Amino acid sequence: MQSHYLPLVRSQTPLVHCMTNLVVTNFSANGLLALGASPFMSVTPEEIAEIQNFAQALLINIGTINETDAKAMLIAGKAANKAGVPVVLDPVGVGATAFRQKIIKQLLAEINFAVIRGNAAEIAFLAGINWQGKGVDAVTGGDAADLSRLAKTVAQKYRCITALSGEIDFISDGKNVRQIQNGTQLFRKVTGSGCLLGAVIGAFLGVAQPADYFAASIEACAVYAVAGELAARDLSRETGTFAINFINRLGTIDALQLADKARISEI
Ligand SMILES: Nc1ncnc2c1ncn2[C@@H]1O[C@H](COP(=O)(O)OP(=O)(O)OP(=O)(O)O)[C@@H](O)[C@H]1O
Ligand SMILES: Cc1ncsc1CCO
Ligand SMILES: [Mg+2]
Repeated sequence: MQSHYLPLVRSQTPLVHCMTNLVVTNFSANGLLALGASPFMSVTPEEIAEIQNFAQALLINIGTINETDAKAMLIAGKAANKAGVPVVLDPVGVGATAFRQKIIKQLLAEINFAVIRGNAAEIAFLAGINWQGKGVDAVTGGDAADLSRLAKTVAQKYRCITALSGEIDFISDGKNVRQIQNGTQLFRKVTGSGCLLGAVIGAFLGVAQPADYFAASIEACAVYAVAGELAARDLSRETGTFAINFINRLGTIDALQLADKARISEI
């Protein structure tokens, strides 16, 4: 594929305001910095509305959610909508507990999300389908047609782009679906692989026009999965090395590598 948004991320350094979970905050900030974006990690109620005046994107991730953070996320999301800042939702483990379900329902009712990114279990839950999920990790299963339909259903239901990640990523705008057949199994052994992807999608939206959010999301997922594939070369079970290699690859991946490696098709 052609890189269109990756060079813009590197030249414009979009500020991505991440309201994310305690597990992945540092990894996400380092991943954004490596890519060329600018992270701002804050859940502080006193400042989260103000940040929308200068942020290029907002990420809302419910991985370690509590009542206080949920209130702050509602305020930030509404302020972002008002300011025209694109908002990405990562509904981490939404099917796992009643509390998460309550929070997600409120967030989806009061905020317009540009992109919802989740694994198959999370997107299936939002589609209203009972899928195998356990805690915050997806359990694999389902054929490509099923997963593609899930992504499309959620995109239609919430009038947004959906990015369903896994062995194959499915990105939908509610009409079209693209599948990306890149990545590595090692991603599953690094916590926050999905969470950082949500932040990276935010960086790509931050340099795109709203009409191009589908294209920007596809490129974000492709850059991410190809960087992972390159990072995994010559590794089998060295998951710590992979995490470091991956951060390095986010910084060095270029247009040629993307054109050479990305396997993107319509489904
Ligand atoms: N089996 C696999 N083979 C290739 N790539 C994979 C595989 N599983 C996940 N990925 C890639 O890993 C990245 C993260 O997606 P994943 O679905 O693992 O997120 P997640 O389950 O939300 O992770 P987390 O909750 O730990 O942050 C995506 O780029 C995806 O393409
Ligand atoms: C492991 C874990 N637990 C809550 S959030 C999180 C990070 C991956 O989503
Ligand atoms: Mg996740």
